Amino acid sequence: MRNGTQTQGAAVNDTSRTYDVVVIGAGPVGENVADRTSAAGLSTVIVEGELIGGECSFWACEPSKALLRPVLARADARRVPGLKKAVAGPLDVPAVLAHRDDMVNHWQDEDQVEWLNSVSVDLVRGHGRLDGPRQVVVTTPDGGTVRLGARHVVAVCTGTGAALPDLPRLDEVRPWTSREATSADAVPGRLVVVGGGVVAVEMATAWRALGAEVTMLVRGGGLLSRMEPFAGELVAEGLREAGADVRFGTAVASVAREDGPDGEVRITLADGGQLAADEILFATGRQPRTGDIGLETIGLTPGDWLKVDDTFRVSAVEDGWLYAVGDVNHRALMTHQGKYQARIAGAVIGARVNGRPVDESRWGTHVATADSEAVPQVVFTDPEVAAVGLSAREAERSGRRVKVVDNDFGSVAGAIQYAEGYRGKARMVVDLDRGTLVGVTFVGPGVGELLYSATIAVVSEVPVERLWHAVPAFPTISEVWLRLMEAYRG
Ligand SMILES: Cc1cc2nc3c(=O)[nH]c(=O)nc-3n(C[C@H](O)[C@H](O)[C@H](O)COP(=O)(O)OP(=O)(O)OC[C@H]3O[C@@H](n4cnc5c(N)ncnc54)[C@H](O)[C@@H]3O)c2cc1C
Ligand SMILES: NC(=O)c1ccc[n+]([C@@H]2O[C@H](COP(=O)([O-])OP(=O)(O)OC[C@H]3O[C@@H](n4cnc5c(N)ncnc54)[C@H](O)[C@@H]3O)[C@@H](O)[C@H]2O)c1
Repeated sequence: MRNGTQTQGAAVNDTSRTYDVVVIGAGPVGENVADRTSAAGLSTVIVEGELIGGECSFWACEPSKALLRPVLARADARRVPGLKKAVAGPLDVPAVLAHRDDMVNHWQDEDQVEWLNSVSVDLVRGHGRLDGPRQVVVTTPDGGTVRLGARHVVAVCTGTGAALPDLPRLDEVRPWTSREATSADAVPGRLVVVGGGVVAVEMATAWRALGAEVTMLVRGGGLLSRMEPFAGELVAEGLREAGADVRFGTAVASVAREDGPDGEVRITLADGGQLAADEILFATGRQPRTGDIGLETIGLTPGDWLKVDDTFRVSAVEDGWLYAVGDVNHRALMTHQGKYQARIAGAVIGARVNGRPVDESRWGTHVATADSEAVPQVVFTDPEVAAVGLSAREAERSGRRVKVVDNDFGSVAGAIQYAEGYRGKARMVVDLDRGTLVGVTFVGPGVGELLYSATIAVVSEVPVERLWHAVPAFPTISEVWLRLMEAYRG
């Protein structure tokens, strides 16, 4: 796995300093909280133990999408008459990996350090820990200590790490987590992927297309279980067509590299079955990076997710000085949603400290209403999945009276133009009492770019009847909206 070289340039290493706001963790979320509090006129320092830009920039979103873009572009091109022959060959693996390396700036973060300087946020490199209320102690890379006092707020933005199952001697197998799956510099001959969530399906898609024999071991009965069932079904179909072996209802009982560290991985399944691989990726979810941040010094439990109110204050802490933003609060583990939270947290911290009114009304300036009503997500597989809001099951469970409208939109003119034999499925979930959309899902090639239209419809609570007047251009895939509306109106 690639590690980054840390830029030391802008680091401040005084032994003791006081700021209005101390942010722990400079992933996309911490960076944005710090930017906003600094813009609100509050002196702000950010603490980072690895690379400025966090998991997303170096071992998650950016490298994974850099690996997937050539895969999806080739898959699309193979469905376009006149192009098929030109793209029939294998991917240029060294070029794809080099592109990925460029996209993560070769695991260097000097650009982000420059940006922090440009927005007047100080940086302290090292591992930050709370040390009682409003106090953070940083252990710096040289073994020194920097004590940071917060006049007003400490914001914990420490994100998550991979959660591994409790299997005996797992570390001896050197399993891949999302970090290795996004930064590996060689294609394994045989890759076993454990899990059926977003990381599993995206990384299975990428490494299969790059040449690995991929076997997915999924303990449940389908993929992407939090989404509409047809999303996982179509993605499983796509993976199988690409040559992956997707197995459901399968649990791993043990793993070992019996022939030493460079030997193959032998995997024993709960039903006694065996298989061998060169690498095994555990894409089995995330855990909060709160195990070693001093939570015990303020009466909280290390290793817990940090529960917050809708303005990101940690509910269990008195006096409202502790905020938790991004993955670590477990509300919506996605970069765009974390950055939305950061914009809101920065604004509400600024308002509270500067004595300005706080707007906590639904969809108000200082409340992250979208976290519970309209989280958008694109899964970059072939086909893509794009979803926002509630699934039909979630909407029904919430007690709403809903109408579920489905459409197989492979026959809309834009889809036919986009790809020969286009397969796509869409669902919209309508709240019948309010006459508005509460959830939309599209599955099909290229649907990621449709998602913002659905997000606007859900967030704006546009009456569905008004959408009849929102005319999709001909011939685009957006005509799926017309089909959904026709089906809804009957
Ligand atoms: C493989 C993969 C692909 C993904 N793809 C997407 C995608 O396409 N789109 C999307 O929206 N989301 C995606 N995600 C999710 C996305 O990566 C996270 O939601 C996002 O990174 C969360 O940002 P964050 O700032 O909260 O945390 P992180 O990005 O995890 O950043 C936290 C930072 O805090 C630092 N830190 C932690 N503890 C300390 C400490 N004690 N002291 C100092 N520093 C500390 C860490 O070093 C890190 O830099 C993906 C995730 C994975 C695993
Ligand atoms: N494109 C994107 O937006 C994108 C891409 C990747 C990740 N992410 C985000 O990152 C987060 C983490 O993704 P993830 O895929 O790691 O987690 P996940 O929670 O989505 O999926 C975890 C999978 O592992 C399985 N699992 C858990 N424990 C297991 C065990 N012990 N044995 C076998 N299987 C087990 C679960 O059943 C599930 O299928 C998600 O919340 C996702 O939203 C987003």
